[in-house]
Amino acid sequence: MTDYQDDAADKFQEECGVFGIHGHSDAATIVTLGLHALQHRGQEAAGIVSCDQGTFYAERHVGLIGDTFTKPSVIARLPGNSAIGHNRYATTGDGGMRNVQPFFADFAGGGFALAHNGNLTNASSIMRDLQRQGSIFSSTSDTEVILHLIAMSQKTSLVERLTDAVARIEGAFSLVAMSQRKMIGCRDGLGVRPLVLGDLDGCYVLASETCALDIIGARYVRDIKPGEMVVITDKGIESYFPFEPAKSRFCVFEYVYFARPDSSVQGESVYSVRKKIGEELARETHIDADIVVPVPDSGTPAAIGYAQEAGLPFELGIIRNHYVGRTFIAPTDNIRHMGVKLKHNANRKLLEGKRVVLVDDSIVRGTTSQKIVAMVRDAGAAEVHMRIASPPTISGCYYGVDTPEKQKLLASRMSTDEMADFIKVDSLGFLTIDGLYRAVGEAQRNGESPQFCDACFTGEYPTRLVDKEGVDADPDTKVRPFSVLSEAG
Ligand SMILES: O=P(O)(O)OC[C@H]1O[C@H](OP(=O)(O)OP(=O)(O)O)[C@H](O)[C@@H]1O
Ligand SMILES: NC(=O)CC[C@H](N)C(=O)O
Ligand code: SF4
Ligand SMILES: [Mg+2]
Repeated sequence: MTDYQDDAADKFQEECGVFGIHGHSDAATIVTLGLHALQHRGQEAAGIVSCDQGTFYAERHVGLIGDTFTKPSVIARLPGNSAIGHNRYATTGDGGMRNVQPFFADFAGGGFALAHNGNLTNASSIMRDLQRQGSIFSSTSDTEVILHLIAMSQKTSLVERLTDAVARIEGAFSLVAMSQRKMIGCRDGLGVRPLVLGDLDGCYVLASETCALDIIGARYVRDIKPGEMVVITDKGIESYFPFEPAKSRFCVFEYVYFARPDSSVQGESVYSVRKKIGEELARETHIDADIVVPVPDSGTPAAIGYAQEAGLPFELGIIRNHYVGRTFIAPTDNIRHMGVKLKHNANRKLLEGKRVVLVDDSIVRGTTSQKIVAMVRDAGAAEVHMRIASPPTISGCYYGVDTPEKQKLLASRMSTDEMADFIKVDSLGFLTIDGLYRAVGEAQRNGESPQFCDACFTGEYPTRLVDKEGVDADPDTKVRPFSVLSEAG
């Protein structure tokens, strides 16, 4: 891990993106484009598996999709009319090559490729059980347990075997899978992670977000429903519901931060939800000020909503350098300690003498806010008021988002006033949980049966956390899957 990544590892990191197309002559190229549109969901590694007349071809590489898959020679090694792909941000297992997806297995009934967005909460427990029965795992990823469970199923058809497998796993999973003749999409019963169905020239497409349909000009058909499995063949699409009916608990943080603003989730434009979040925030945390300034890019839509509701000018008081990626390697310690200045810079002339409302989507460790506030003050702002477009983040995520340990979350160990002192602002305000629910179209949070997963704000997890708690498992399973083999990234 580089120094810069070390710094980034303390934040909420993206998750993963999945994409697939069935029956198109340019399948691998289309998957490359889809994964490019989903690059914000994972930058550690990318992979594509294609299928050509029963033979599978795989390319998996560490890095961005554009680092490898834009080369014609790579696409030429991925022939066939169907292909699936994955952008990874690891949440279980290390970042080494053995964990890069899609995974592939040769079952008795034929080849099978699998791409997973989400994180299983009982994978270590299942892995340990299977190892005791003789299974040999070739990765440390939670996703691999799904392949073993399919292999061990006593059922005959692939769909039934996959149904057996997903019945055993808990947590969050949006899956895109492919066999010789089928492409399969499946969401966990709570629908924690997104998955949408599209159509390109009569070919079905599965993707994490609608922005990946837009890039190839595909038509949005619908969201895959929580607990739904769709099976796509040359004959069309069939839908199954293999789980017990459960109420949807979609990740509310997808609206706050993860999803791209030009995507729609469950029919709602992410951009318009973020603007509504900003409007709620302005109503809940009003302060007299001269300008509203977003912390780009993630704070921008909420800042627009805030400014419009507050009747204040929206100004770009902080400029972002788009060429600083997560793989930026700071050459010396001195440079590294400049931290966020690599990415953001104050627009001095604009900020001088102004009472500034800064809007960001979240505070995780508080390092970004500390540095941004110091920068804005240094540029001559008269007052700095920080407004956060989500409630305080108090708990970690076990559903596919890499979060720092609870003790490192600023809001889990400080009150709002203490946090204001820590980041050195004149005032600090967070959106309330009900304000967030109003922005996503609900009257308020239903405390008995919450409409979304909001565990990072409330600590109320919608599933058991078997691996974490060691529930009905031995103490060994409390730890993440590990290996005695240390593998470089
Ligand atoms: O409190 P902290 O630990 O500093 O983390 C919070 C910040 O991290 C994220 O931004 P990030 O810079 O990671 O990425 P972005 O460019 O997608 O907003 C988030 O949008 C906040 O701005
Ligand atoms: N963030 C994700 O969705 C990651 C998928 C899977 N759990 C992995 O670690 O590779
Ligand atoms: S814990 Fe937070 S980030 Fe994780 S799925 Fe729930 S709402 Fe989303
Ligand atoms: Mg940010």
